[in-house]
Amino acid sequence: MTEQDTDWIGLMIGNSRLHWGYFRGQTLLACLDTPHLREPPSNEFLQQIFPKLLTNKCNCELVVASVVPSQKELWANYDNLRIITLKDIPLLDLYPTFGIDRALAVLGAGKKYGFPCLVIDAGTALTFTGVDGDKKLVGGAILPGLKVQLASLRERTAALPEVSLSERLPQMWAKETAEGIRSGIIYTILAGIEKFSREWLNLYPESGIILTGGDGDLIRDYWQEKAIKSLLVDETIIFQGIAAVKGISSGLIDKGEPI
Ligand SMILES: Nc1ncnc2c1ncn2[C@@H]1O[C@H](COP(=O)(O)OP(=O)(O)O)[C@@H](O)[C@H]1O
Ligand SMILES: CC(C)(COP(=O)(O)O)[C@@H](O)C(=O)NCCC(=O)O
Ligand SMILES: [K+]
Repeated sequence: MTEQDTDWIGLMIGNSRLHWGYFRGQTLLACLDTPHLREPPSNEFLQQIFPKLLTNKCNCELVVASVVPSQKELWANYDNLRIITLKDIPLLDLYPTFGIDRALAVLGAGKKYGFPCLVIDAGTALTFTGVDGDKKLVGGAILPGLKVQLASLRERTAALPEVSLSERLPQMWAKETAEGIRSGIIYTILAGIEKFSREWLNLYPESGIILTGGDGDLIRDYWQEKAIKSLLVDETIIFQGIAAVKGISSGLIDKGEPI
């Protein structure tokens, strides 16, 4: 069996969830999200994640990237493990504490849509990550994600309740507490996305802007309701990034070659 048709699993450990991708060679066959683990996984665990694809008990390679050290450590005894670190990422000017999820997402987005590239990841945190046409990190920004913003108001105030988000845009000028919270959080996030996108396009007019992360679809729907130019949502860019790193290490992709 060649590298091109070997099955393997990519795992991105985020702060809220585990993001799984099942690959054959460089092709992503399936992806899904699960909660964090509470204990080290059993031998059958991976089969339970991909029961249709992983039919026999095989120790297929697990390629892991993580921004949560305690969750990564639970995999220490898996015998066919590869950990991706910033050293594996073929992008320039990364700083030492840069999040590996941001690096992989922008690598994957650039591989799929071209560089320069701006990624907006609406996950636990909401991040902006921009890379130029020479694959140099231009920089980015980090703010609390939708759920974290909602939770922090409830946790740090006496009177504000737990609020869930509706599928439709809230009233901007709310006359009710829950709607006021929804309005404040959603409209400032949309304004932030608009501002960062505009600034980015001033620098790189031809760049793609890719939205990803657990709240990506929701934000795209709000965005469309405001009738602003469409935002491209892609939940698979993180896996395109993992596949690029794996392809380089197995010689399928040359590190100097355009990815
Ligand atoms: N089933 C779910 N479980 C947890 N979060 C979810 C779920 N579906 C959507 N979300 C949203 O996803 C966001 C987290 O995004 P995600 O990309 O999973 O985070 P991370 O990559 O940081 O683990 C939360 O703000 C939450 O609103
Ligand atoms: C910013 C993040 C917390 C985002 O994590 P996520 O919301 O995707 O779970 C993560 O990328 C991280 O820990 N970054 C390190 C700091 C940095 O990127 O500058
Ligand atoms: K993420």
